[in-house]
Amino acid sequence: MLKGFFNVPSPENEPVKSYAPGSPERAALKSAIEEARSAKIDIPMYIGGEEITTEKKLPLSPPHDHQHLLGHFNEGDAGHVEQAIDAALAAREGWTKMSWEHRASIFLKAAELIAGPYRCKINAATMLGQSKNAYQAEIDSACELIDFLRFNVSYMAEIYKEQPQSSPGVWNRIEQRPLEGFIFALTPFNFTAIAGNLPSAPALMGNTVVWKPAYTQIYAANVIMEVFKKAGLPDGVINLIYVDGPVAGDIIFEHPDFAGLHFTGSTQVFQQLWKTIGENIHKYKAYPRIVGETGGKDFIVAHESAYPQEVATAITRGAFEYQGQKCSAASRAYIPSGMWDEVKKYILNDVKDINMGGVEDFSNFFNAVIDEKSFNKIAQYIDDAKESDLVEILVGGSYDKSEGYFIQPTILLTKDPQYTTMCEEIFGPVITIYVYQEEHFLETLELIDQTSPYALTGALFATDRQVIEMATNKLVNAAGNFYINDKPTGAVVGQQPFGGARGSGTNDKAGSMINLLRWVSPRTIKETLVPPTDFRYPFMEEK
Ligand SMILES: NC(=O)c1ccc[n+]([C@@H]2O[C@H](COP(=O)([O-])OP(=O)(O)OC[C@H]3O[C@@H](n4cnc5c(N)ncnc54)[C@H](O)[C@@H]3O)[C@@H](O)[C@H]2O)c1
Ligand SMILES: N[C@@H](CCC=O)C(=O)O
Repeated sequence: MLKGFFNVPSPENEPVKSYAPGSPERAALKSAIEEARSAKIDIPMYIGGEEITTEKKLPLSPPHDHQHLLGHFNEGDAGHVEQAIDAALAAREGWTKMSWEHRASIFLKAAELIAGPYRCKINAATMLGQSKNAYQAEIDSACELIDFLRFNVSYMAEIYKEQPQSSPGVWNRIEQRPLEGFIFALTPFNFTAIAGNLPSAPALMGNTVVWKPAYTQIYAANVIMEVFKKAGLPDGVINLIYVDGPVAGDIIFEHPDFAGLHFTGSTQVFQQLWKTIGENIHKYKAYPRIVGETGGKDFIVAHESAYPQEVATAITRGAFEYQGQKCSAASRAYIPSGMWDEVKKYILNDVKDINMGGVEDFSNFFNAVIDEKSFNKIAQYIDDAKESDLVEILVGGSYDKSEGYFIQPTILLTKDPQYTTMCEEIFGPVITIYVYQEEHFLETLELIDQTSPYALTGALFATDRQVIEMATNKLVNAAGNFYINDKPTGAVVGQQPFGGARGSGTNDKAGSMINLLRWVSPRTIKETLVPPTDFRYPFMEEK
């Protein structure tokens, strides 16, 4: 039991290591990659205290080298979903009773383990399993995950500190209860940090969790679980299962103790899940919390007062880092006619210097897309563009899946601002550019606002302050994360709380107090110190 008002360590963003030639971290990472490539691991599910293996062993391979076997994971079935729910419910009582500082300590320790002894292992797993280069893995699986863990502990303490006023003779208190039931964390392939945050944020607030990652992220998810266990997370608090999404959903969304969904993934899947939850609403003990961060059609708009080279660099980085597979990736750009020739010169120059290949070769900026399904979908958008009179392929446009799922960084130029690739999320290295007449800047802002159902990220490039003010106001609902003279990707925990609105999600800002508040149900306690003993009001006269 708590015997003091404890202050938690003040969080700071984890410094990004450079992995520059000759650095010790580069040598350590290279040897972790080598070790992981040859280990051939057999990855179990984790339910309660058990490591579960099954007859169904599915292969894991690097997307950039799909013939190489990293190992297998053990796929589960409906029975494992039931077991994971039972384990989460069984662990609930012990976990909710544990004092918050001990919960905090476990996740602070997890952060330290990732910052130190597990850094290379989790980065190597992310690089190989999700085809991220060393820098992209470092900012994700090391730094962002560490930041989520440390900052969330500090936000939790702030939430607990927030207490109501008390009038004389009364003591009012607010107690932040975990939700009554279990949480379902459903995580995407593209960020190891998100995979770690979605189960750990509700767990930190005292909940127990069933966690199902994307199959294409299991290789690094296994390292996250290893870290949580090593940090002392009690059995059953987070249960990690590898089950087909709909199989898990069919059981979880029917369960009376289902208390919340923490989802990141595509808009289409989220809407389907919300609908199912809505249809089952009468079956639950309480209204489940639904938190979902989903797709984007993120924009860059340049005003004629912007610097062309800054715009070009934002396009190259924003569209092509991690092969455009960030929900925040720039995938449509609006460039004023007077600036286009110069911007074009710079981006063509940039793209020709982008090396593509495996993550093991540190000269590659660009690696493979996640899997064959994604490869085929992106290739189809490119093929359609090749057939269309409305689009010109400015650069890229070729692809090859013989060794890995490689798609060249591709820039499309369209004369139709409503062309498909200006509106739909592609989730790959394809950006479409529309050149507008520079006197039509205002109309272009309206176009940007109305072109897609999403509102995740967007970037404005301008130097004219009045224009910056006007455009920031005009685009108020077009993006949950709005950047001025910066690319629309790379939000940092504690600095740019992340999430979008409209079709892009519930905007509960991952890695913020707003998000953590969704995983508690406050109870107000009023204690009267000396209760009244007479029901009559003081103004009443005796009869
Ligand atoms: N807004 C954000 O913060 C953010 C961050 C990262 C990714 N994303 C989005 O995620 C998407 C890419 O990730 P993805 O391809 O892994 O997403 P996805 O929607 O295909 O999958 C997300 C998770 O849902 C599961 N799933 C899929 N169908 C399901 C079903 N019918 N029932 C239950 N579970 C199901 C998947 O197995 C996975 O674990 C993109 O749309 C991207 O924009 C958004
Ligand atoms: N938070 C990340 C995006 C996460 C989605 O994929 C960024 O800001 O680039």
